[in-house]
Amino acid sequence: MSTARLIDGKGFAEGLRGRIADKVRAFASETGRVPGLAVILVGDDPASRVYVANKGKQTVEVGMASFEHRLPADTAQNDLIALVQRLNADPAVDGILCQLPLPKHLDELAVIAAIDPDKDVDGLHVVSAGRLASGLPGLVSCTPLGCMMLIRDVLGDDLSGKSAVVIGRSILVGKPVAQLLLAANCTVTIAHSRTRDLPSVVRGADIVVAAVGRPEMVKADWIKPGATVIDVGINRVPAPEKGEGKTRLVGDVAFAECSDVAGAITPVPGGVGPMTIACLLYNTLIAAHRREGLAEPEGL
Ligand SMILES: Nc1nc(=O)c2c([nH]1)NC[C@@H]1CN(c3ccc(C(=O)N[C@@H](CCC(=O)O)C(=O)O)cc3)C=[N+]21
Repeated sequence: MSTARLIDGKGFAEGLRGRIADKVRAFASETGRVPGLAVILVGDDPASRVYVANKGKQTVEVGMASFEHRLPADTAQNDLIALVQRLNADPAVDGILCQLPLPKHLDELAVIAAIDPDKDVDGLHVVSAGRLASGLPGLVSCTPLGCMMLIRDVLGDDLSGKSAVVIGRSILVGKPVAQLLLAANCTVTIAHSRTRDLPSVVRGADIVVAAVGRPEMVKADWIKPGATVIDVGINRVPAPEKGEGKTRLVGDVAFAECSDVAGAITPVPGGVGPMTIACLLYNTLIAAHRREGLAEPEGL
């Protein structure tokens, strides 16, 4: 029987967007402008198109300005960098996001490196990573930020002394979420594909963050009873029970069985995913306040 609290990321993200909308109104009356988010999409991958359209819609819903730049799949590196530089210089733009992955002929690292770190709302620039590791104010990637908000919603603000295991060491999620847990005074273990006896490592954790991209890898007997389980994985797998050629989304955690052991757990979909876009808006709001020299909004 499922005993875990279901962590409603979708609902939390909706609430967060409502609070952001209030802060956007206050920002507008203070500065006479609204925060602006520029999103660059190169090529026409259908999944990326849907995702970028969704971001644009939510940006406008919270009262921010959305600037979408769609470039053809054969865009030259120079032209893409030139666009980033124009957005860096544009005073109406507080945040810049270049949708990844880029077409193969483009150099992702060079494009990210061209973004002004103070507008790096994806938190992917090496300066953003360095600021996070050094404990300096900066912008933190959206998915890790969303994970922390959900963890604090379950466990409260004081995570001091908790044991946290992060499975995965990517630049996008694993490393930054580990940094944030460390900054919150957790004892952090970063596990990965070479970790020996992963189940027993995970069994020690009060907080588990799974970000490996392997469908339903984390099993019930890995989970310490009562642990908080955050599933970052979004894996599309075949779902023959829904019909020929159909698919469904699953996380990196075997959700049904782990729900019998965990204290709280995020579903997929409806968990961390919706938090990612809400945190993109959160970062844009923060970046706008810093750029205007205003105190950062509190109570979000
Ligand atoms: N520069 C850049 N920054 C990103 O943050 C970035 C990116 N590129 N490229 C693609 C990935 C993917 N990503 C997702 C965000 C939200 C959901 C999300 O909201 N998912 C829903 C379900 C979506 C569905 O049903 O397909 C959920 O989990 O409930 C998914 C995926 C951000 N990404």
